[in-house]
Amino acid sequence: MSLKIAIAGAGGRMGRTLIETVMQAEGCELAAVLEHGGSALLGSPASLLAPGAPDTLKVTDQLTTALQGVDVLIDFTRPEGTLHHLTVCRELGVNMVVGTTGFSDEQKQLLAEGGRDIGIVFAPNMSVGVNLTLKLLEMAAKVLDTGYDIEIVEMHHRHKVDAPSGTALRMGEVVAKALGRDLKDCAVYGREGVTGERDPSTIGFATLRGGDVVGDHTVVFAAMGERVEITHKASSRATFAQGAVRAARFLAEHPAGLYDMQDVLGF
Ligand SMILES: NC(=O)C1=CN([C@@H]2O[C@H](COP(=O)(O)OP(=O)(O)OC[C@H]3O[C@@H](n4cnc5c(N)ncnc54)[C@H](OP(=O)(O)O)[C@@H]3O)[C@@H](O)[C@H]2O)C=CC1
Ligand SMILES: O=C(O)C1=N[C@H](C(=O)O)C[C@H](O)C1
Repeated sequence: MSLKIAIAGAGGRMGRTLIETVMQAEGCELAAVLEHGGSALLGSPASLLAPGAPDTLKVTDQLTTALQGVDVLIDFTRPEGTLHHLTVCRELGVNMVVGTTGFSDEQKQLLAEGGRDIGIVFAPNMSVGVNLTLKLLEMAAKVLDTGYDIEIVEMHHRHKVDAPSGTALRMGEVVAKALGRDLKDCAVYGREGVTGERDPSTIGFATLRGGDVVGDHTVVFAAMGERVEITHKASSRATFAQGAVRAARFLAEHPAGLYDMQDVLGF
């Protein structure tokens, strides 16, 4: 039996890439393509969003109808959209893969509660490379624990609406935890004016936006006399979409709960 997958935010950059990826994925079936109620794409055929997708499948905002019989909803939208989808998925018992970023702590708590009823994979970055990088960062932070200033630099395309990226924040959380710190207490988001000398206990973030950059992240560990830089560069959104489909397959074999990509990849 094929895994029936619905895509939310189907007309977006990730939505279109996900449609292509699901169409090519063995044992997967594109079951629904969703957009919000104000979208100009409502009623359009899926083939308009990605070559090879069926003409018969139309973009819809009718969640309850479209999600009947669906196994998993893959959601790369906006926090408010994801939380609306979560409510319906909990009612219908449809699992979710959530790649959306920019959630507040309260919104993240709602996702965690959703894991009581359905399986949810929630990760700010679904590429294998970034998830490996998170492991490398944990190791680096434990070794470079004294005398190294930590700065996180990320660059994304001009259309990105949240900053710093969800991935940069997760990198900061991983490094802070490895050092026995809480990111909430030590993060510095940008600097301007007479800032004074750098506080060694801080983790700094710098955000660049421009052009069509898919997603670049560098964590710098800078000491007197040397500097270690750990970088990941995504050059195609397919890497995120393939991770999302892997997460969808994972959920089909696991009970309800909140998972992340580290669980999916077995790290
Ligand atoms: N976890 C990961 O691996 C990755 C995560 N992301 C994250 O995924 C999200 C989407 O990125 P991207 O595809 O580039 O963004 P886009 O803006 O291209 O796509 C978002 C889609 O969601 C739709 N949308 C907007 N608001 C709502 C809503 N309230 N309800 C339902 N749908 C809505 C948009 O419609 P409209 O255009 O009409 O507003 C659009 O079709 C971002 O948060 C991004 O950071 C991105 C890449 C990888
Ligand atoms: O908006 C994007 O494009 C991306 N967002 C994610 C993030 O905020 O970390 C992941 C990826 O870097 C692309």
